[in-house]
Amino acid sequence: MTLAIDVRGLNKHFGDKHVVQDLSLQVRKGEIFGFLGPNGSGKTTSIRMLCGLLTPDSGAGQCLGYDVIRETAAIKRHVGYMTQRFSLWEDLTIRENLDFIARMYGMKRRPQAVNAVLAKLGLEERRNQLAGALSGGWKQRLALAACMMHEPQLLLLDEPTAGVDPRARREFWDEIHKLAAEGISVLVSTHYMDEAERCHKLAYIARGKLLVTGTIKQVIASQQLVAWEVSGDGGLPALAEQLRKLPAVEQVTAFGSRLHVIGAHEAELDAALQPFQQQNGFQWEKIDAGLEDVFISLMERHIRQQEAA
Ligand SMILES: Nc1ncnc2c1ncn2[C@@H]1O[C@H](COP(=O)(O)OP(=O)(O)OP(=O)(O)O)[C@@H](O)[C@H]1O
Repeated sequence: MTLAIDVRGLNKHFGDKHVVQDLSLQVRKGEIFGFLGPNGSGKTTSIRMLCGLLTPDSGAGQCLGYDVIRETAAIKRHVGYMTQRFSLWEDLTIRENLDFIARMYGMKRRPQAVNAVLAKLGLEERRNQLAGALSGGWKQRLALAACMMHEPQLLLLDEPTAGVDPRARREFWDEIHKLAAEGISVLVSTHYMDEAERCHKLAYIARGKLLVTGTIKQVIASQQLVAWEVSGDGGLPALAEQLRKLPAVEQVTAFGSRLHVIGAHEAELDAALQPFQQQNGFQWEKIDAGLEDVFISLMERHIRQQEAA
């Protein structure tokens, strides 16, 4: 089995709302697969269908070789799911939290399982600290430990680092990479671009529709965006306002004393920008479009297409 997740045409409605539309997704064993998209685009719903907590209205496929419709109990036994708003018992220590979870799941050889996961996630030294007294990063690590006690081969992590500081997020991701190197597959949703860049592959979903999948290079190349960077000491806000009015310009974003100007068609964009490039006081440089530019462009194009339909 080389695919940890292999689903095709999954659909889910809530009432008359088509929340996930024809989702097809393949995640290889040992791969870290990033799942991105705006709020409410259907990421959590997709994850819940993959781990057997929600039944798709239609579609088929397998998770760890088990059928996503008929073998949900087996999927739950082999998948670790970290929910967006995980809960810990704040007045229990790290070790007590893990032991409590092991009891809830009726695990055999509980002390061994708790000790193993404490060691695996570097929590041994802190095992007697109260969960409520931990920083956001350590709480996140404890939540990861909790969903790994039954030694899952696939982790489904729903925004595991939301609200955690950059250093703790980086350490959390070091941990994810270690697990992937051991053969554990990871599907992780995130809104952070630095995290997206740490994935082997990405998928971007908007309004329930998967718009692109692939490696970062493939995703960026797929949109063929053209990007210019403008820098200058003054006048950038006024320039940005003028540039936004140009039909050839899709996005204008300020980064300190620089603007990124993005378009879809190189010749059109270059021609439209030429008069502005004659003005004094600004330096223009062609740059590569980034992942965030691509995602924003994908989402805006999708919304325009839907509104035109
Ligand atoms: N149980 C439910 N009943 C009705 N509507 C729901 C239910 N769960 C989710 N939805 C709706 O489905 C849509 C997709 O929600 P979902 O939580 O899957 O998105 P998401 O991409 O995970 O968002 P976020 O990034 O904010 O977590 C939203 O419009 C949400 O309000």
